Amino acid sequence: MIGVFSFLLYYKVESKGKDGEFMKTNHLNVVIAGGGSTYTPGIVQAMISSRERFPFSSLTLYDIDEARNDDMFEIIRYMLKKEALSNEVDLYQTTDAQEAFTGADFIFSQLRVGGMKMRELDEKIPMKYGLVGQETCGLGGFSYGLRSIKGLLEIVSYVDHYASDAWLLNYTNPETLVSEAVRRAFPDVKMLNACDMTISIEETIATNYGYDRKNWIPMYYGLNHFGWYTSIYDKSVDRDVLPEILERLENERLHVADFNAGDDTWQEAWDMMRLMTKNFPGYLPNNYLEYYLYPNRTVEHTDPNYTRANIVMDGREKQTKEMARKVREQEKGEILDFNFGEHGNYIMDMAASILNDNHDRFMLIVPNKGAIPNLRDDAMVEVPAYVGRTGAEPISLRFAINDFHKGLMEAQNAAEKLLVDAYFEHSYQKALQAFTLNQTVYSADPAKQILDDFIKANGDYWPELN
Ligand SMILES: NC(=O)c1ccc[n+]([C@@H]2O[C@H](COP(=O)([O-])OP(=O)(O)OC[C@H]3O[C@@H](n4cnc5c(N)ncnc54)[C@H](O)[C@@H]3O)[C@@H](O)[C@H]2O)c1
Ligand SMILES: O=P(O)(O)OC[C@H]1O[C@H](O[C@H]2[C@H](O)[C@@H](O)[C@@H](O)O[C@@H]2CO)[C@H](O)[C@@H](O)[C@@H]1O
Ligand SMILES: [Mn+2]
Repeated sequence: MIGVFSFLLYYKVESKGKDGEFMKTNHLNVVIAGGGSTYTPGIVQAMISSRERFPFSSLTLYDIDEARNDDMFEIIRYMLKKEALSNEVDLYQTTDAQEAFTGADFIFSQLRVGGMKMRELDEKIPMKYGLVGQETCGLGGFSYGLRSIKGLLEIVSYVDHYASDAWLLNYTNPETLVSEAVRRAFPDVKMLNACDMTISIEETIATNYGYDRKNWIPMYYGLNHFGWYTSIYDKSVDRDVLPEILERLENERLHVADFNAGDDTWQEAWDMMRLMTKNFPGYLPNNYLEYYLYPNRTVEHTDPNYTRANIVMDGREKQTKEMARKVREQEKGEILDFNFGEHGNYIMDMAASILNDNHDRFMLIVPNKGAIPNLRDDAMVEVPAYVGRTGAEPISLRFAINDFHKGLMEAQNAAEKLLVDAYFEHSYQKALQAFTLNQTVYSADPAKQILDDFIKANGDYWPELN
């Protein structure tokens, strides 16, 4: 009887998808690309809590690093068992793309091409020349970008080949660069590019100042990790609360929310955000703008021998390995040790919004196409978008952005476009132009030295540049 019931349920809930095929809305097959990522447990936790609105019955971890994937497989198997879901969810791990992607309905993508060891070089090489060294911003972000484009395009080609009706939710960084490359190479792929930073900013502000961000309708524009809030309409009081938030930021320190508790890097980021709102009032900036507006301060405050990559390797990465060890050795007591705040929920909210055609609102990275009226149409911008069965419906701002923001964005966007050109055209000259134009760089001299160092450091991770 139960078998017949689930058979009926399975067929009843289908509805038409992209190519006239029926989109499955039950018994979903989910693949996590970059399965060995430290973010996987947080995402699976959110998936488990979302089973009613996102009924998945298989989960495949796909990674090129078998050992990392196997550690994560053990952790996730333990989590499913703890939640009494071992019989409800089939868990797989594989390094074989065909095996992973065939039959997939949703793919969550979180690669870090080159791993933390390469991130460390992204951060340390620019620092040698007195420039910002950061994961996604500045020249470190460009170095990561050229590695990441290659890795992500590979994933998109697998999806295109083995699961062309599946939805790909990507948060592999650096988001603007990888989404620009995908826009060029696979314009029709069913993909959302999203970053959790705006959610984290909102959550941090809301918990500090006593709001519930679920009541908020934020207005925001920019490039990824490079944007500004212009208003935050709060439905519970029916007004824009951004002016009062900005006033509070002037006088009150913003403390890290519990999901970043004890993380001094994030405390410094919030302090820098307050400096930006003081010097450039009227807008709430994305914290990442500190690297472009105050590169000198970043360099002064960063230990060139112990950067964020070292903090993450000694923290989150060790913690994950420790979890895997404890599971394998069947230790008793509390084994799971992670807290990524809204990260996993954000992804699940998006997936559920597609599946159930909710038209919930998210900040997404999309081709501009008039969303920001006075910016080039083919820029990849981050703006609010409604998400449903047919994907993202970005809003149009219906106002022109100011010259300060526009100037910053245009220069950064041109630099990013040039870097993606360099990737596809194998052009050293375009890469050098991109590096020189990057908003954290004051001279073509260090741009060239750093580019040359990065070519050596990245080896085959990068395309050949001639
Ligand atoms: N957009 C956002 O808001 C957001 C938030 C958090 C993390 N991220 C991004 O998520 C990614 C993962 O971060 P992390 O700190 O967990 O990194 P991580 O190094 O812990 O995990 C990444 C995994 O990707 C795997 N991988 C690398 N290249 C691959 C390839 N070509 N194919 C398949 N797997 C591959 C690695 O083996 C590793 O297991 C990064 O790109 C990070 O920047 C984005
Ligand atoms: O330096 P890392 O690897 O710890 O973080 C870099 C990422 O930072 C942002 O993500 C935050 C996220 O916003 C917050 O909710 C919480 O989960 O911490 C994350 C960092 O650990 C950013 O949006 C990502 O793009 C960065 O990769
Ligand atoms: Mn991000």
